[in-house]
Amino acid sequence: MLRVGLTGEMGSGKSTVARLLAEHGAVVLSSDEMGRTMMQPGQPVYAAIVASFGPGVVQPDGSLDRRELARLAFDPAHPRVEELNAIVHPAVIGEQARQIEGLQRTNPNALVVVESALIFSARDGATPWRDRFDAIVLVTAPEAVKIARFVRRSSAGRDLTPAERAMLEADARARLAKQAITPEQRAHCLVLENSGALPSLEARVNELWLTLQSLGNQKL
Ligand SMILES: CC(C)(COP(=O)(O)OP(=O)(O)OC[C@H]1O[C@@H](n2cnc3c(N)ncnc32)[C@H](O)[C@@H]1O)[C@@H](O)C(=O)NCCC(=O)NCCS
Ligand SMILES: Nc1ncnc2c1ncn2[C@@H]1O[C@H](COP(=O)(O)OP(=O)(O)OP(=O)(O)O)[C@@H](O)[C@H]1O
Repeated sequence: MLRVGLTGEMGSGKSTVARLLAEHGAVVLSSDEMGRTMMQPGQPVYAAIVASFGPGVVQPDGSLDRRELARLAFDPAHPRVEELNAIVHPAVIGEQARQIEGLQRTNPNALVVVESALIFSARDGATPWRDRFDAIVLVTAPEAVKIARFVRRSSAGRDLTPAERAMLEADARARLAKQAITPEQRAHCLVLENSGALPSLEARVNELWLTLQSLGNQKL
C-alpha cells in the first residue's frame, strides 16, 4: 500500500486531481467530505461544536449553519478557527487511520490518496504527518486564480454586488492564510502546477500516476 497526501490551497485544483487519480484506480478519501459527515446532527463532532460555539450556529432544522460557523471561525477581529480545528481534525484523522487500516487488510496493494488543504497543519495530537503518509503531492495555482475559483463556487452563478464580492474575497484570503505551505514543507512534495488548461493538468496527472506506481510501497 502507498499512502499519498494530496494537498494544495483552496481552489488550486486538488479535487480535480483527486478525481483524475481515482480514474487511474486510486482510493480517494476526502477530508472535507468526512468533516461534513461528522458535522451532521447526532454525531459527537456536531455536539462538541454546538457546545463550544452555542445555539447561534444551529439552523431551525437542526443542521449546522456553516456560513455562520465560517464567519465566527474566520472573524479577523476574533478568529476561532483553531478551536474549530481542535474539534474536527482529530476526529477526521482518526477516521482516516481506521479506513486505511481496513484497506490494509482488504486491499493491501491499494494506492490511497487523502485529500486535504491542511495535510501539514491538521493534528490529532499524536501522529506527525510524516508518519501518516509515504508521499505528498502539492497542487499549485496563482493566488488570483484560487480566489476567483472560490468566489465563483460560493456565488453559484449568482450576480454579486461589489460588497458581496469583497466579502467573499476577504473570506477566501482568510482561509488561504491558514493553509500557507512553507518552503520546508514544499521541499517534501511532488509539485503539480495547475495554472493552465485542463488537458495539461490531465497530462501531468498521467505522469504523476506513473511516478507513484514506481514508488511501490516505498516512502518518498
Ligand atoms: C468553516 C466551515 C464551517 C465552512 O464551511 P463551508 O461549507 O463554507 O466550506 P467547506 O467546508 O466546503 O470548505 C471549503 C474550503 O475552505 C477551506 N477550509 C475549511 N476549513 C478550513 C480551516 N479550518 N482552515 C483553513 N481552511 C479551511 C478548505 O480549503 C476547504 O476546502 C468548515 O469548512 C469547517 O468546519 N472547517 C473546519 C474543519 C475543517 O478543517 N474542515 C476541512 C477539512 S476536515
Ligand atoms: N486547469 C483547470 N482549468 C480550468 N478549471 C479548473 C482547472 N483546475 C480546476 N478547475 C476548476 O476550478 C475549481 C476548483 O478546483 P478544485 O475543486 O479541484 O480545487 P480544490 O483545490 O479542491 O479546491 P477546494 O479546496 O476549494 O475544494 C473547480 O470548479 C474545477 O473544476
